[in-house]
Amino acid sequence: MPTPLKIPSCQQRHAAGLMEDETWVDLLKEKKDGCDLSHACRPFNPQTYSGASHCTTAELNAAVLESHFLHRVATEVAMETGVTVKEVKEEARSILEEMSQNLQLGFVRLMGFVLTKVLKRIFTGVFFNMDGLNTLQQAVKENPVILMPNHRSYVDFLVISYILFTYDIPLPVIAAGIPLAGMSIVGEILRRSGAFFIRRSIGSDKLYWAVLSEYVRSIVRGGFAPVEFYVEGLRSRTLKSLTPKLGMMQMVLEPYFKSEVFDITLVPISISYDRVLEESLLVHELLGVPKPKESTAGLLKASRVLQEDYGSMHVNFGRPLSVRQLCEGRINRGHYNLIPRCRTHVDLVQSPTAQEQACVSWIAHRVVRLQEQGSLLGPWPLMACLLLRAPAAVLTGEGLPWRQLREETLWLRRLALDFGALLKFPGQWNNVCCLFSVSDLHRSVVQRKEGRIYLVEEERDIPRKHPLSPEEGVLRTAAPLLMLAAYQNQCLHIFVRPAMLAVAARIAGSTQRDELLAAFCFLQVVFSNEFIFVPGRSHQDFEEACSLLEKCGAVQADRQEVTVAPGGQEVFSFLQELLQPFIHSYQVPRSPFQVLTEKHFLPTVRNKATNLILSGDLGTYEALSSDTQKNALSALRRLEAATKLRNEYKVNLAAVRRIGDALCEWLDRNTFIVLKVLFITASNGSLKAFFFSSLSL
Ligand SMILES: CCCCCCCCCCCCCCCC(=O)SCCNC(=O)CCNC(=O)[C@H](O)C(C)(C)COP(=O)(O)OP(=O)(O)OC[C@H]1O[C@@H](n2cnc3c(N)ncnc32)[C@H](O)[C@@H]1OP(=O)(O)O
Ligand SMILES: O=C(CO)COP(=O)(O)O
Repeated sequence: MPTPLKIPSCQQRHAAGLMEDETWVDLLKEKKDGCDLSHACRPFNPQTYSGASHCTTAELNAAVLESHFLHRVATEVAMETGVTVKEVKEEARSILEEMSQNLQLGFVRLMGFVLTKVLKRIFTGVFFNMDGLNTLQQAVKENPVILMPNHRSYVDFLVISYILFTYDIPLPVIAAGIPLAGMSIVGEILRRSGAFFIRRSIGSDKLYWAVLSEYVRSIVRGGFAPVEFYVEGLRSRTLKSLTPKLGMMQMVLEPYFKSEVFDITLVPISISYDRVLEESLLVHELLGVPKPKESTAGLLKASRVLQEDYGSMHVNFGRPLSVRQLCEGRINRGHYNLIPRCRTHVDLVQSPTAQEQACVSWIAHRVVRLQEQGSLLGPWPLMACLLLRAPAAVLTGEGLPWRQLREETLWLRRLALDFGALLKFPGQWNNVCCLFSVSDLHRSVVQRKEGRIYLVEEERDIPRKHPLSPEEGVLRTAAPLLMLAAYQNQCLHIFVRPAMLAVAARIAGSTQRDELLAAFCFLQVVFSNEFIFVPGRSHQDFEEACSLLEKCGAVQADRQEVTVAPGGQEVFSFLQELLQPFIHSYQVPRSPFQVLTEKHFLPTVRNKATNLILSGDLGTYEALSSDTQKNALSALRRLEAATKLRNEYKVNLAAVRRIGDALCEWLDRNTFIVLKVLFITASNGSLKAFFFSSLSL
């Protein structure tokens, strides 16, 4: 058996829903010298859900197509579109063919064989928590189980199935984006390894929603296999958790809402990487380079990633959550219970109630938050935080002294521990060799020379015919900086609540609790796409921030006031600086946009941000990131200051005034804060463009 590895502090384990005596097992340890083929051919005898009846792929598909629900929807669609029900049902059949999984053990073994070789090559260790896995093993016998991992890499779903296969746990069927199905041969292998394929933007396609939701509900109801889906909807390019998508979440919970199952178990899974395989590609996407189309040829070309070292990865199976318990007091299932319990009625087409929608959103956010809390952090995310505090010019020019970085990392480690981070630092980590090995692992981002650490600039050694334009120069610096920012983001969830309190203190210019709370809540609204806040928990988040800051001695708090403690300013400044790039990025160019169409939004803002960086008016490269720009736009729409009309964004003047008035209260009280609301009148006099607010600290 692989040797278990103990991880630190039980207090942190509780925060992440980890169990007592958590042990980490290295999946690769035995396989390093073992036979890959014998692992792939191992006997596989999982114990399945006790209530499940065996069902083949064909039987499952037939049940979906013959369901009363689909018949009702097909009839409605036929009436709405003027075609026959038979034709609509034919379309439903082809949707299902495109979608459905066809899990076969032979293909899983084939994948297992290849995967063992790949994992051994690129990772020094693939760790998982054995206790979490044992609990999962038990849970799959008792209720339908939904696996909900965070999503940072294509490796995520491969490793989860690999672990379950290795430990005799039923293999999941996995919601996958449809482009993967289009990869020749590979798409079919994935389908036969458990992937079912869903279109990316379903929009208002009623028939598609009906087929997909009936398909997913049938699997959950029948408990044929655990369902795995990525609630964030895609790999996070910023390595920060993404706002959950609610479509699949709604579908997997519905059988419980409709009392078709007694309970459903949700298992949050946190996957953390020392180094992410796709780090460079994902950052370039943030900078506007189109994502390469998923193709088998592309996959083969990308095989050069196998030459690199990616350190280790950790898969943390979180504590299973009972949907029944989560929904207690939130969902009234009474109105379904009033309907006679025969198939015909249970299947009636009913939109989710407002109560259900709120509950779905709450559960989805809660799971993502638990994923964050279960993530393991090594020294590198903390080092990235500290490196990013230095201006880009310092990092590319004179560099930072090693000694300083080491001391500051020690300081930040203590703070992160106080804030409940799950840290995994190598034994002798502050030994200089250990720090060197961390930076060597990230040589695509930093390099060290003569006691200093520098940012790597892209394509430094590539001979060029023409000198770089200033704009190209900005992008060249931006790529490694955004990578560094992404690694910093891995630990941001630890600091974000205290950091928001530190910023709120600055905005409110007061030590009164109620004023701080108001400013804190305002910041939560503005940044609710950047960071995960569970709906309805603002007050608890605020209290949590106060108590964490109290714990590390940065503030003194009583019922009325929260004041910075003597000696707390260092922590406060660090936390304020942590949020500064986000605050600066939510800043708009002053020159007027003539038209703000959806298509032009990202390139226009990116160009403007590039110019601001060049002129020295903007110090943060994160403003170039398309994710940040989209989040800022969402914030404006949420604040009802910008609305989308077809493919154009329009300003709501009344909302702008309202927000402006509200912001002015703070403005008057604190001269350090400048809140600008810029809205631009197009030449025809109608308000056409856009506004942004910026907080300059
Ligand atoms: C031994 C080794 C083994 C190895 C073995 C390897 C195994 C290898 C397997 C490979 C496996 C790959 C795995 C890849 C992993 C991914 O590919 S991750 C990407 C795919 N997965 C996901 O995206 C899951 C999460 N996404 C969702 O849940 C999304 O909601 C959906 C379902 C995809 C839909 O997305 P969307 O169209 O963007 O919709 P969304 O924004 O959620 O909602 C749009 C609107 O529809 C409305 N709506 C929601 N639900 C409904 C409904 N039921 N009816 C009507 N309208 C609805 C919404 O209210 C919303 O309305 P508005 O608010 O816009 O007015
Ligand atoms: O999530 C996916 C498969 O893992 C595909 O989506 P992205 O490539 O956009 O991350």
